[in-house]
Amino acid sequence: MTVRIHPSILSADFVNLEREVGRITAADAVHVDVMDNHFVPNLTFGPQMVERLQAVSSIPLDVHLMIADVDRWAPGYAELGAECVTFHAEAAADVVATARALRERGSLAGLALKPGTPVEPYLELLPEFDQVLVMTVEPGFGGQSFMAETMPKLRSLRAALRSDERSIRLQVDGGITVDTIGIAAEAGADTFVAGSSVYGADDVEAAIAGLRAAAIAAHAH
Ligand SMILES: O=C(CO)[C@H](O)[C@H](O)COP(=O)(O)O
Ligand SMILES: [Fe+2]
Repeated sequence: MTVRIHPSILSADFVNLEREVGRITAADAVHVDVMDNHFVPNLTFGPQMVERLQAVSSIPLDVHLMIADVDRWAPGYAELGAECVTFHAEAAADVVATARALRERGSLAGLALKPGTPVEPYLELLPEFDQVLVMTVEPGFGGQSFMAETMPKLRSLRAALRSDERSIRLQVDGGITVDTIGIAAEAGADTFVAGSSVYGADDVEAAIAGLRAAAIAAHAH
């Protein structure tokens, strides 16, 4: 299983985002948290910022939409050139139609689940998605503690993937550190978002390397 590390710029310096994205060249993608102060009680930025990040980033964009009425707004983020656009099941009226709209516009389609949202209704829809994001904190803020009680959802997802679906990324987001990443990796995650544990480190590239090594060790276990 290939390990992917996606640092979250939610924990970066918001007035120097071009420079901050340039610091994570060892990462596989940059995780971009879009919040609307409605679906979550916090506000970040919208499509204009994502368009500029796409223009200045040398690594792909992994956009995490924490916004309401996402059926309407998600396709526009795919048109900006993001590699993957992930939207919340709780915010979507029709998850399949929205996933198809993303793929039609050339991006990967991701489905996110809050900690309290069960995975079972979505297991039969996996072929519609390229990534499933199991939130390991309540969405809205960086720097929260990892919720290990979400791990059974990862195990269910990993067990449900058929051989032709193994390329679907199983992503975790929230509280990922060198101490918790192995728990998520052992449960089946292969794509790891890390905000404060990367941007809070003195040596950002060393933090990415440390996370990657810990996840690879857990997969080998
Ligand atoms: O989606 C998010 C919050 O809703 C962020 O991606 C996540 O919280 C990253 O921050 P940290 O690694 O510090 O928990
Ligand atoms: Fe996120």
